Amino acid sequence: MQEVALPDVDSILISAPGKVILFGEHAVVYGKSAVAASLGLRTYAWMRPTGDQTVTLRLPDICSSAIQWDLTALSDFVTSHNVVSSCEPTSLTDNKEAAAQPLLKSIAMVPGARQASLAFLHLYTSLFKEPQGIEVCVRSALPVGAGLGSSASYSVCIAAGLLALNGYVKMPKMSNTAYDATELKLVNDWAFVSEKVIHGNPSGVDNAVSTYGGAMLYTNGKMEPLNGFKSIQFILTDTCVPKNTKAQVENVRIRRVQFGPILDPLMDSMQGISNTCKDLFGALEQSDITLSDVLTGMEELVDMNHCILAACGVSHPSLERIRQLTARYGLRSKLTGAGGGGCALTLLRDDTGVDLIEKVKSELRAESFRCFETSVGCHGVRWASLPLDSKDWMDHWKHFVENRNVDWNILSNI
Ligand SMILES: Nc1ncnc2c1ncn2[C@@H]1O[C@H](COP(=O)(O)OP(=O)(O)O)[C@@H](O)[C@H]1O
Ligand SMILES: C[C@@](O)(CCOP(=O)(O)O)CC(=O)O
Ligand SMILES: [Mg+2]
Repeated sequence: MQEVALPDVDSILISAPGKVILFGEHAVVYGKSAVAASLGLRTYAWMRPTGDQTVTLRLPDICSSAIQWDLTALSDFVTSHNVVSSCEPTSLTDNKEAAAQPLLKSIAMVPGARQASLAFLHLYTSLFKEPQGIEVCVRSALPVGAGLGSSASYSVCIAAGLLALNGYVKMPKMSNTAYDATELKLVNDWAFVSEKVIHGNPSGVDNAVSTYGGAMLYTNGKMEPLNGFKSIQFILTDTCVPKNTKAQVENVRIRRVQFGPILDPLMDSMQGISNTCKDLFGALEQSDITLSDVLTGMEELVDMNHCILAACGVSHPSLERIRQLTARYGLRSKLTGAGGGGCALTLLRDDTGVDLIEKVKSELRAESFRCFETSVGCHGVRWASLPLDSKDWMDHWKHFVENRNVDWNILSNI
């Protein structure tokens, strides 16, 4: 096999944020607008060329043993499927997916691992000119499959790392994290390709937020910054009921086929909600209204958006329970992300006291829900090569992989 030199790097660390959708999930799949922002909770990936004959993928969040392929099997796969390596984003075809089945046998029974490794394999075989031995480990501070965009942040991490390993995007050192617009677009486009493998028919909002960070109104690939978002505070609560975005998106598709004249106006209504939200933020920026006015408007939008999503068939008794429980304290909640389980967001008012917030959270926890403390509007994807003498970094990384929620300042810089 012809040897192709990889960039002279020891290893690369990549990170990408999760997201919260305030309004417009599912409708955004049909070209309507969604209001979304990045979260302080991130996914991290570490990659290194090994020079040996194996590709090793470690996904400790979802799979306890490492997934491994030898280069001969990967070369046969690449050759038999005429895969031409290029940085031009290309979707996984049905033929290539079928041909990949033997490579996925060992993890077929692990929920989520099949899609995650298929997405990785597709990007790896598309971007590497010749299969090369590499080792990859992905670990997330986000709950996986809970509506906070873990699949998008996973996709952004593997896209950025594999592009960087192949020299398609520059590899900054830790201290310099400036990426140009072309590089970010390439990462976002490949992350979308990966999201398609995981979700089937994603809108692109999650990978866009994870790539670019901040808060935005997202419509069919168009991103408009929404500065007002950062002044909104909420509680994020995981019902801990597992959900699968692909299945929820498919359920809405089927319902839309069955009840088009009913579902289409619901999608239009969600567009109206996102438009109204944008107008409220706009008026706030012009100082035409106060934050309190914005929140009064938002409370109604949260309620209406949730009920429309419920009519689309993507609520769950546990999400309704969170709405009920928080309503007792005058707070409004809605599902966020794909629904059917996963997370709810509860809007807080500017005058909601700390004591009340703590009381609500402790009631939620008493019902075995999990509440997250995090910030919104954080930076998007970052990648950088680690110093060659990276023993310290490796120690930190291993610690993070083992302890997941460890508060590690060095990691938070990337
Ligand atoms: N940290 C991770 N490691 C491996 N795979 C991941 C990770 N995070 C997400 N995924 C992939 O994404 C899937 C969850 O995606 P999805 O159903 O869209 O939920 P979410 O709301 O978290 O994006 C997982 O089953 C897995 O295939
Ligand atoms: C339901 C949807 O609007 C968001 C899904 O987000 P998540 O995978 O549940 O985090 C789908 C999409 O926009 O691709
Ligand atoms: Mg997802």
